[in-house]
Amino acid sequence: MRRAFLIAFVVVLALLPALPVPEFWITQANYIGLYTLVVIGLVLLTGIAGLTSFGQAAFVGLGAYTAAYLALTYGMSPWLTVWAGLAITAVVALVLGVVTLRMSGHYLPLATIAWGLSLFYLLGNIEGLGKYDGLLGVPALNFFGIELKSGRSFFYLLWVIVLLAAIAVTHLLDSRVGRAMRAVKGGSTMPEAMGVNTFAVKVTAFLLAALLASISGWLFAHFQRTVNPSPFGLNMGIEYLFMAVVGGVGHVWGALVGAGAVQLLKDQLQVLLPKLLGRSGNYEVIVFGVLLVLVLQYARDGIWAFVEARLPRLRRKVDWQNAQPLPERTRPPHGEVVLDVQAVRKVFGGLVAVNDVSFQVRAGEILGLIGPNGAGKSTTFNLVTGVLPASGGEVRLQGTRIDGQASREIARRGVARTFQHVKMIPNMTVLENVALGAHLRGGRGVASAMLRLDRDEERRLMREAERQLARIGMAELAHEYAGNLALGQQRLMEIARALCADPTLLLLDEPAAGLRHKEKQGLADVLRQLRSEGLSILLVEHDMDLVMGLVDRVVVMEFGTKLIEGTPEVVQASPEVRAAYLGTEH
Ligand SMILES: Nc1ncnc2c1ncn2[C@@H]1O[C@H](COP(=O)(O)OP(=O)(O)OP(=O)(O)O)[C@@H](O)[C@H]1O
Repeated sequence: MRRAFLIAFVVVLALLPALPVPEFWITQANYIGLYTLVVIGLVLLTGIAGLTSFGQAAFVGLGAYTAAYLALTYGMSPWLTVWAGLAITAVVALVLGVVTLRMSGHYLPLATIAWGLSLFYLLGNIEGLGKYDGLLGVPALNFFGIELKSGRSFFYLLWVIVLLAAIAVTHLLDSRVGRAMRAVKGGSTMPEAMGVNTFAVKVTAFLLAALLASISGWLFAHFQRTVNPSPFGLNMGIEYLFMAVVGGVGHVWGALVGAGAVQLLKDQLQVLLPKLLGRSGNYEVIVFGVLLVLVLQYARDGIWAFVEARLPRLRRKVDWQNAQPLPERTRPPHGEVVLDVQAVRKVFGGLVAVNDVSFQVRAGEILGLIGPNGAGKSTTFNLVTGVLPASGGEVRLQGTRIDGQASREIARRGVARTFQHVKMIPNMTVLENVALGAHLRGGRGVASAMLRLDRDEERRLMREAERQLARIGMAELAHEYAGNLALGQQRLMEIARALCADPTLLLLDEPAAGLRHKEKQGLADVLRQLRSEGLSILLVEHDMDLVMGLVDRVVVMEFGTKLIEGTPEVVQASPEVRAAYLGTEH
């Protein structure tokens, strides 16, 4: 049905200029195409990677002005100026991205407004670019001898580019890099723990969005045959974002719907409102403002989400049964020290959350880390995994110091983890969430994903994800959306995701919380099995029955310090532990 929709849409598009449709509608369709290209970039940037930009119009301007200036001044062919525009946009986007993408919260959108405005005024004040009058007389595109002078002839080139961009971005989203991009939206801790360089992923999304805008600008210059700063100002930047939100900022096809809906509405309002109000002016902007608030309040996922909910669900085709298994790490010999934590310390202001704690985890061993709430267990976890920098002490993994290293570097060395509060991508399937864990076991990038040259590797990643899901007894939930799972199942999914990294050391933060009795038993069996395969596990858990029946040794923490370390029997018999921990818990 989805395919039928797409084919029908392409057929209608292909026939439109040949039909006796008035020129006005062809022009409208062309504007919709030009806007869609920019909004597809915004879907990637804002909907997928969670980075809001009001400044996309500036990149359209860069593409348009480069094309116009080079054609008018040097008589350069448009087929060369498009590359020049892309190169200039790439340099500007990289500089802006590196400077602004480290900002979080509201600072990033504010920064995009700032450079959106700056570029607008810059374009409007450069003598050589015709100041606010712009550049006139841009030549029409010439495609293998055919002059694309009319709206109808321009239409085909434009829409082929739009469809190719939509397909390429759809492919990208269904890939290793695409999953990393989706993961970045929920904060950097989880993707970094999977080995994702979140900053590089954000810069990539930013760059791709800017390049799409630049192509739109190049087309725009040759369509309008004139450029001036006004279509590239902040107003238009906001309008692009509005189109993305109305269409459905998380969906590639939402870009098309949003651009179409807003352009058609704008056109109607521009006729209707001056008639109603009896005076001329850009009143549609006010209506857009009100609509934006309403959409954000009542239909945050936009029109496409509404359509999507009524379409049959797209189920991933299982094509990986015969894929080659991924290579595995060589495991350290049984009993070798894998993790060596020496006098590690963490101070938050005046609070010593972890006070010179030392312990070791050996290959093929499960070490339990227990203690009352606030004892410092999660902080210790975050020190080992590089989420927090230690205030003192040393952490070594197989002899190499890892304290002070980035989380993803520690992940690369073979440390995988789960989180006390589940961190996942709710609108992605369980299988795809789990495959994110194998990020470092693949290497295909943006270009191969867009061109679908990554399918071999993708099948191997999916096969591994399915294998790890089966291992924890969740194979039948592979195609369910992760957000639909019960909390206990989400925790198990996190374990499968961590296992997908083929770790040497697995850190589990309260994996049994929210699990039913039978699920806990299943979990214990899986952990025993992993131990027998030579994996080392550090387990923070409040369920004493589970801990005592499973682990080889226990470290008990209280008020940030290590109270005692020993076998479950020794720990259970300790009066100190009873007083400090078990006494308060039971
Ligand atoms: N980012 C932070 N800033 C300030 N204080 C913090 C921070 N993170 C943890 N703490 C404090 O450090 C202490 C240890 O917290 P931690 O979360 O490590 O304990 P825990 O043993 O994991 O507890 P729980 O079992 O409740 O998860 C607590 O007093 C907590 O309030």
